[in-house]
Parts: sequence; C-alpha cells; structure tokens
Amino acid sequence: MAVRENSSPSCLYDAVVVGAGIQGSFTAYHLAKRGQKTLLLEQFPLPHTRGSSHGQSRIIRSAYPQDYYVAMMKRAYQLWAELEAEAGTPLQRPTPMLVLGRQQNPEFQSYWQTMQRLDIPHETFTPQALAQKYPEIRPHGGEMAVADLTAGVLYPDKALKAVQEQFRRSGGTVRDGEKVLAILPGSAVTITTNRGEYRAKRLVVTAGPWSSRLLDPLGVQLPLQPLRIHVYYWRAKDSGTRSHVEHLPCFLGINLNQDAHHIYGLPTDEYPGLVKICYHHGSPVEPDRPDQLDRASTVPDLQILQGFVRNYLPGLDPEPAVQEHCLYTNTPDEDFILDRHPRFNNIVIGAGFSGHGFKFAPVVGEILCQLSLGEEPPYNLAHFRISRFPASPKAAL
Ligand SMILES: Cc1cc2nc3c(=O)[nH]c(=O)nc-3n(C[C@H](O)[C@H](O)[C@H](O)COP(=O)(O)OP(=O)(O)OC[C@H]3O[C@@H](n4cnc5c(N)ncnc54)[C@H](O)[C@@H]3O)c2cc1C
Ligand SMILES: O=C(O)[C@@H]1CCCC=N1
Repeated sequence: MAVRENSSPSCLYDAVVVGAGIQGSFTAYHLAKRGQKTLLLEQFPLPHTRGSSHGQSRIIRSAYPQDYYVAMMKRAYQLWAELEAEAGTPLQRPTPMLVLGRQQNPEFQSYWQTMQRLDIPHETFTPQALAQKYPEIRPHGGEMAVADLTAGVLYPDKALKAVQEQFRRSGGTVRDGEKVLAILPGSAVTITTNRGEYRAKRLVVTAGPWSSRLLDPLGVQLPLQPLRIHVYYWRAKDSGTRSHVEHLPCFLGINLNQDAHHIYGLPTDEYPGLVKICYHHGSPVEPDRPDQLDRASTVPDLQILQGFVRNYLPGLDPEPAVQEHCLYTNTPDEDFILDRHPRFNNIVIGAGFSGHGFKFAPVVGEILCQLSLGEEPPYNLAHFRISRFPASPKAAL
C-alpha cells in the first residue's frame, strides 16, 4: 500500500475528519479557520446521495422542547448567516413552522412553553385562527398550533457545496472517493484508506450511518441505528389550487388525532407545485444496502401519511407524486453524540443525528472542532455524552 504524504514531519496533518456529510464538512471548516492543517476524507465521489445530507430542503427552526437545543440553535443561526455572507448566496428561505397538536399534549406543551420562556418569536393559533390563516389544514378535536417565526427551509446541496468551498479557501484539503478502512490510535493517529495512509494529531469521525463500522474496532460500541426514510412529495388534487400548496408553512404534527406519529411537511422549490410530507421514522437498514428492507421491521409510512393527507390536507391527492429516500442514524433517545473517545482524547465523535441534525451543523462543527482542540464548548453537552448509554463490552484493541 502506498504511504501518502506522511513520510516527513511536515506532512503530518493537524486534523483529519472522516466523512464529508454536513457535520464533517462544518467540522473541517472550523478546524481550517482555526489554522489547523486539515484533511477531509469522503468514501464516495462528491456530491453523492447515499448518506443523510443530500437534497434540496431541510427545516431550520429554533423551536425545540429542550432548552439545550434552543441554545445551540442561537449560535447555529449566526454561523449559517456567516457562511451565507462568505459564499455570497442564500442558503435558506424564511418560512414559519407550525407545531400542531392538542393543547393538553405534554410534548406540544413543551414546545409552546419553551418558545414562551426563551423568547422565541412565535404566534399562537386557536383552532379558529388556524382555520382562517391556513384553510388548507383541517385540524381535529380542538388541535391548535404555535408557529415558530424564526423557522425556514434550508438548501442542503447548496449548503454542503458552500461549506466545502470555504473549507478549501481556508487551506483545507478534501479527498473524495477515498474510504477510511482502519484507524490506529496514538499521539499521532494513523488512518489507512483504500488509497494510502495518513497521520494526524487529532481525528474526528463524522461517518453518519457508517459510524459504527469505524468505531466498533476502536472499542466504542454505540447504539446507532441507520434507518431508511422515504421522502414523499404530494400535489394538489385540483391543479387550480396549486397556490394553496405553495402557501403552506412548514409544520410538525405532534400525535395528531391522538396517534403516536410525528409527521412533518414543508413547501419546497425542488418540485414546484408539490409539498414534501414525511413520516419521522423509518425502517432499519444496512447503509450499503438501502434497498434491502427486512419486511418484519418495515414501518407502514405510506399508509400513515396517506391517512394524514386525507384527514388533514384534503386538498392534496393522497397518492404521492414523487418518492425519494434518505438515511437517518438514530440513537435510542434521538439526542446526538458529540464527545471524545472514552480512551483516546484526540479522537472525537459526532454521530447519531437522528433525523434532525442538519440545522445544527454549523454549531455541531464548531463543538467538534473545540473538543478536538482540547477546549470545552460553552454548551451543556451532558445529553450528548457517550456515557449516557449503558456500558457495552469493549472490543479488544
Ligand atoms: C429525509 C430526511 C429529512 C431530514 N430533515 C431534516 C430537517 O428537516 N431538518 C434537520 O435539521 N435535519 C433533517 N434531517 C437530518 C439531517 O439531514 C442529518 O442529521 C444530517 O444530514 C447528518 O449528517 P452527517 O454528516 O452526520 O451524515 P452523512 O450526511 O451521512 O455524512 C456521513 C459521510 O461520511 C462518509 N463516510 C462514512 N464512512 C466513511 C469512511 N469509512 N471513509 C470515508 N467516508 C466515510 C459517508 O459517505 C457520508 O458522506 C433529515 C434527514 C433525512 C434523511
Ligand atoms: O428537524 C426537523 O426540523 C425535521 C422536522 C421534524 C422531524 C425531523 N426533521
């Protein structure tokens, strides 16, 4: 195997980041801005559609039931604006997001109370006010809404391109089509790829659905579950009502009709006249074989969504017009993993973004950069620690 660029001390990298999805790309961007000689490795030729960060729309919002996410979003909005200024292009479009639910529902209450307590600009809609403002939406049984007025639609493909470009401008190197096969810990970490070998003072692993492949041999078994998520786009029944589709806000339905489901939607630019509505859960899958689903554990997402469309958005055709897919990597509590390796503190892990990580990527990248530089990020990271999971037997090293 060829040894690349590590035959002299000057070719030792300050940092190597594995995985050029949105989290790894922002981590590399911050490291390079901090003057670190940084290499970003990606297994597939870029851009690609095989992980979690591709596509043309994601929701950005401040509204979360948990204060710690709201605090991180404050910083994320600042950093998104910085990247937009550097790139000279908008990376999001402001669009309010309705949290829909029953007033008595504890999760709905948490969203609402957090918005009030933390002064997130918001507007509350009684069922009557909701019907007036958004007649396309038909809530049931007294369901109401609170709108996060800071929300919007992010443009993921553009964002990924912009952050990687700015990383390169800061002196960083991206090598795509280069898969990391092995990691050997040490004061300088040795990284073996299908093309060669590198050494780095610090390593950040942001490998999305493939994270366990790299981390298990390093003795950290994380409860990460890759899920296949179907992305559905729906059209108005009557083409004359197309403007109704475009008028819809982003929305997040909490246990609507007293079902256990979370369903979300957003107006998008990628298919003019269609609205994207998805089920926030998917079927377990191997990331290299996303088409092989185990029937026994496949979630009936389409039936659930069709029921929702018929009941809540009767102006839409209940047959989806377009179907795509993407991968989530879930933790059991759906909180992220942002931590140092328990034994090797120059190896940092960012994983388990559980289908809601895109909006946080600028601040996640900053946190992973700070952790890898031995700094303590100014957030409560207790919810993101590896130690929150029950200990599992360690692999031999
Ligand atoms: C359908 C869908 C809708 C979503 N909606 C929202 C939303 O509205 N708002 C929101 O905030 N978030 C949303 N998310 C979540 C968000 O997109 C993800 O949290 C985020 O993209 C995760 O990024 P990542 O960098 O961790 O993973 P990825 O994008 O998967 O990146 C990991 C990268 O690592 C590379 N890699 C893996 N192993 C190796 C290796 N051995 N060597 C080299 N490279 C390697 C992979 O090829 C990949 O490119 C959604 C996700 C999906 C799928
Ligand atoms: O993160 C988001 O905002 C979206 C909507 C809720 C479910 C997952 N992604």
